[in-house]
Amino acid sequence: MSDTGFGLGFGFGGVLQSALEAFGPLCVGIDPHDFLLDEWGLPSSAAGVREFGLKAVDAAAGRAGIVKPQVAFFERFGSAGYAALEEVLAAARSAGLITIADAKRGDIDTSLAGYAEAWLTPGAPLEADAVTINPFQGVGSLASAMEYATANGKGMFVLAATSNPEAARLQSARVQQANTTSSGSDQASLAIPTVSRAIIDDVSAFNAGRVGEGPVGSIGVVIGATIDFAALGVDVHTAHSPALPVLAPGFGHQGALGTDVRRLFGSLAPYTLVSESRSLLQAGPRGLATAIDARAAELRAALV
Ligand SMILES: O=c1ccn([C@@H]2O[C@H](COP(=O)(O)O)[C@@H](O)[C@H]2O)c(=O)[nH]1
Repeated sequence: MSDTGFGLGFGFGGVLQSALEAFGPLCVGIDPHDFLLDEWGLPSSAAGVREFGLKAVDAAAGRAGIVKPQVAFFERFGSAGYAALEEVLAAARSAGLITIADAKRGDIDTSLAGYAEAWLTPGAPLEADAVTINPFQGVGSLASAMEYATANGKGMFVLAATSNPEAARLQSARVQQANTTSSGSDQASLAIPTVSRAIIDDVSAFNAGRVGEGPVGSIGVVIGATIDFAALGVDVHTAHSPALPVLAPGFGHQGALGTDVRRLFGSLAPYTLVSESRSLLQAGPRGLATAIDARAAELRAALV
């Protein structure tokens, strides 16, 4: 179970709900790009990403509820980078922050189980509260990992409609099966969902099928704030039960405005995490806490 201090009821969904109530939707990305390490006066090395991550955690603690370390920037330094990431995750969790490891793992179910064990086992070296997951091998391949996550009070965010423009061609494609059945040969009444929509529906169905799930699901989706919602078939009018957590990158550096979160995400907005990395981190080690305070307040105001 999570030791974030946000309460243990209803697993990760419950923890997330408490954090959102306490701090609002800001999720502080910890992305030690080389240009940022340079601006922060740190070396491009495992020691540099470690110090960067720990300073980011210090700045976020008590100001935001959630941090999202980008695993790629630690992984490039091999085992020393992973050791740095372990320290950053542990420091964040001890500071009461919810940790989302942005690792984008995906594989056949038996191998994915290994990733779930690595990131979502209480007491594991890389323990996080949630991990990002790539469903390219089918949402069905995620079933055991989703069960593992929820059994451990953990969460997952499944890529559904990503913020990068190159993704739309694939993610707006239509899947073969219809979400609704037609009577007789009336093909026109078939509602063929997009890939994005099908992933969102499958994740939502998993949450709905879990006995004892609270008002907020423990498995969420990634929906970029920069996407064309209509082209990708992402419905922001219908509410999900339980509520569907959304991790939303694309704010800040990628162009979307946090103040637009309600307009963009509609019914999903109350459980949408506004993820920003570069736009906050460029404030530097001395300015980061102030930047987080300001953005967190701005987002809370936007959701009133
Ligand atoms: O669709 C996606 C999924 C993940 N990301 C990640 O979020 C951050 C965004 O960083 P910014 O500096 O705020 O642009 C980064 O770690 C990405 O890998 C995403 O951008 N889009």
